Order: sequence, then structure tokens, then C-alpha cells
Amino acid sequence: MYNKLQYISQGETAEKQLYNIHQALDAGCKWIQMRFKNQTFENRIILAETVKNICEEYQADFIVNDDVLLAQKTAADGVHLGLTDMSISGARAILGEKKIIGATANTFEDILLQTKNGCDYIGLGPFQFTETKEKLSPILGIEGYASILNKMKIENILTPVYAIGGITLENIESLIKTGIYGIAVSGIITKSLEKEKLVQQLNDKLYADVII
Ligand SMILES: Cc1ncc(COP(=O)(O)OP(=O)(O)O)c(N)n1
Ligand SMILES: Cc1ncsc1CCOP(=O)(O)O
Ligand SMILES: [Mg+2]
Repeated sequence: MYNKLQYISQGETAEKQLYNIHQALDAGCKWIQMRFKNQTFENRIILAETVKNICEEYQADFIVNDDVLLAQKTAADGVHLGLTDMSISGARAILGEKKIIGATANTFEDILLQTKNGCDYIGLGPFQFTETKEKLSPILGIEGYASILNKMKIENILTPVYAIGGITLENIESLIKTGIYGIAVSGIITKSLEKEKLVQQLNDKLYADVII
């Protein structure tokens, strides 16, 4: 099963992206989503090839944001697609069954659609306000997660759900109680001055109830 913590990269330049990704891996993150917006395909592919190699060294999974062809060209472990990106079924046709395809949802109806099309996990959010992304969908809060995850339970939809958007250490216990599987974060890790300690604390909370 997938790691419960996904780090979504940040940085306006390839150098900053690489620095942040390296730091996250050094701190113990085992799953990186490369999110490098407003860049040419060439710039993104140069970065993606380097990040793929680094992730291999750290035995971390590597997926790319938005771009199925970039994922295919770099033999990434997968891709994360939003509601306005390529369809999940279209991506599956290109990437095949073995690659990870994550899908964004903001409502239960989104989850119905994305799971029907065969996504491997759902990124459900935003949980709360965040400066990391522009044009946020409506904020869900704990009540939103509880309601949506309850509907998933009733419909027996077992696809793992990752909470996303402004998540901090303090939110994890209550989010887990709603039934989420993991979290996807950017800001708290990028900004932390004690990344290793933070990643340990996040994992301690995320894996608290897992019986080994
Ligand atoms: C794990 C995860 N969940 C949601 C998103 C958001 O994807 P999207 O809606 O396509 O927005 P952008 O990230 O492309 O701005 C995500 N990236 N990862
Ligand atoms: C990509 C994305 N999609 C919804 S919120 C978000 C940003 C998550 O970053 P942060 O953890 O810094 O709020
Ligand atoms: Mg997107």
C-alpha cells in the first residue's frame, strides 16, 4: 500500500525545487509529487529526470503533477491529476495499470467519478485555507471530510483518501478519525526548520493505529 505521507514540491526555480525535494527526502519523506507550475515542458523534463534519479537513490516514490506525458517520458511512478487535467481513463490508457494515478476531489460526486474511472488514490481538499494553491475549491473542514468519508463507507468505496490543503501536525488525529488514509502536504515541510523531527512526528501520528 502507498506511503501515508506525500510531499508536494515547491519552488519557483528548478534549483529551489531540487533543494526542497532533497531536504524532504533527507527528512524521511518516501513519496514526492513534483509540482512545478508555469514552466516549459523542457524545464519540467530536465527537473523531473533529476528528481526521478534522486528518488531512486532514496527509495522514494516519484510522481508528477498534471502532466501524463511527462510522467510517461521520465518513467515516473505515476501522476496526480486534477478535475480539469487529463481524464483518469485517458491517463490509464497511456501509463498502464502499474503506474500510480492520483485524482483530485472536492465533493463526494467527484469521488464517484474519479473512482469509477479507476484512480488509485484520491486527494480530497482543500481541508483549510492555504497560500500554496491559487483558486481553491470550497474549503471542507473536518465536517466536510466526515460527511464525504461516511458516504464512501456507505457505498463501500475503498480507494485511499489523502487529505490536502493547509494541513498541520495538530489536524492529523481528527482527520484520521474521519477515515482518511494519509495526507499530502507542501508548506509545513518546506517551511519547517526541523524537517526530520516534523516528518517523524507526522509519521508517528499517521501510523499510530497501524498494527505491524
Ligand atoms: C495529492 C494531491 N491532491 C490534490 C492535488 C490538487 O491537484 P489539482 O486540483 O490538479 O491542482 P494542482 O496541484 O494541479 O494545482 C494535488 N496536486 N495533489
Ligand atoms: C496542491 C493543492 N491542492 C489543494 S490544496 C494544495 C496545496 C497543499 O499545500 P499546503 O500543504 O502547503 O497547503
Ligand atoms: Mg492539476
